[in-house]
Amino acid sequence: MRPLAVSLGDPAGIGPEIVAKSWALREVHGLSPFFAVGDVRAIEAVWDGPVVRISSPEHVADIFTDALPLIQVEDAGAIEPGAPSLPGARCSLDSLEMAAGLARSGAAAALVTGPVSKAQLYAIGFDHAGQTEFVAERCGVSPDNAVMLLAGPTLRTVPITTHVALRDVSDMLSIDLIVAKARATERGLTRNFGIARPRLAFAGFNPHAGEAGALGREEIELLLPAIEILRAEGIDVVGPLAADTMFHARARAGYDVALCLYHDQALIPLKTLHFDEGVNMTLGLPIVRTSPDHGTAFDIAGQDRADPGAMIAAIRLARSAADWRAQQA
Ligand SMILES: NC(=O)C1=CN([C@@H]2O[C@H](COP(=O)(O)OP(=O)(O)OC[C@H]3O[C@@H](n4cnc5c(N)ncnc54)[C@H](O)[C@@H]3O)[C@@H](O)[C@H]2O)C=CC1
Ligand SMILES: NCC(=O)COP(=O)(O)O
Repeated sequence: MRPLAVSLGDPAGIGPEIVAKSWALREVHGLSPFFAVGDVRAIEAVWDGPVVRISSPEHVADIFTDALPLIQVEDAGAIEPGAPSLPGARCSLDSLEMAAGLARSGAAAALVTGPVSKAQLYAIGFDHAGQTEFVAERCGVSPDNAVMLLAGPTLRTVPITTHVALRDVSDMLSIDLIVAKARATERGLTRNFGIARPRLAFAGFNPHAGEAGALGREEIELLLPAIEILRAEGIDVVGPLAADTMFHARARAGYDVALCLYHDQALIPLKTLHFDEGVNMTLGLPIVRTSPDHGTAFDIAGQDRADPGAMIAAIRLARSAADWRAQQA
């Protein structure tokens, strides 16, 4: 079985700690073999368990039972948990690049990414909105066809726009973008979760889904035409639904994924319900990519307080998605 590649994320964040804790809990959670990609010193700063440096994913099988295998990425500079630095940001980007390359080449079965700091990455010239768009570009997929999916035990959501200022969202939305994201979402749920005919539900953009145009026209001018196109293709889609009443338990039972128009509309319900087990997955890629839903948590780094639940969920989902894909191949 090919192992999963797990980038450590920012060396000053909680990524190294939650990757190490995931390895320590590998038997409890039945985790299949994985290896870390990053600077070993970031793990040593927060954990005293066994780490073995490897030069290739081929060596993971021999080591995983007894130690956390790691491919070293040099030059994170001085590492102090909780104190991000520009060399650390470069190391997080190099780790992401290497882990993504190993997944793309097939040497790793999937890519799991540790949390990075967008502010730090932007400061070193990173010109993608986030890891989602970076990995999509490396895979030759346009950002419009790569979908950020947030997944928890009782809810999946998609933000159609991701890391953009709220005031720019309405101008960025178009029928083409909404249709492209919905198509990729539908295909992605089948390919990665084995859902034969996914049920999609669109959130409205405005209060009360626009109140028939009295409170905004995005529903009438963008969402309804997009829904018509999607239905004509045979996709099971409802909406636009009033966003304030579509996330309670009874409403959630009516769909497999909520398509939301902007970041917080999708991430607030997901993180409220499933912060410690939420996974961020990129749909529409030739490779499987997952990540914990949370960020670098610099405020608690190095204090042994980080909960590895979302990283464990990301590792488990990466494996199950890779398995679904293999079954469908
Ligand atoms: N997957 C990724 O790469 C993500 C990266 N980020 C980045 O993370 C940085 C910090 O973002 P914030 O908004 O502060 O969110 P955050 O998720 O890092 O932290 C929010 C709060 O939750 C706590 N927290 C987060 N994860 C935790 C865990 N596993 N166990 C216990 N407590 C935890 C933190 O201590 C903090 O109080 C930003 O630069 C952002 O770009 C944010 C989300 C996802
Ligand atoms: N809020 C989600 C997030 O920040 C993760 O984004 P990405 O870096 O995985 O694109």
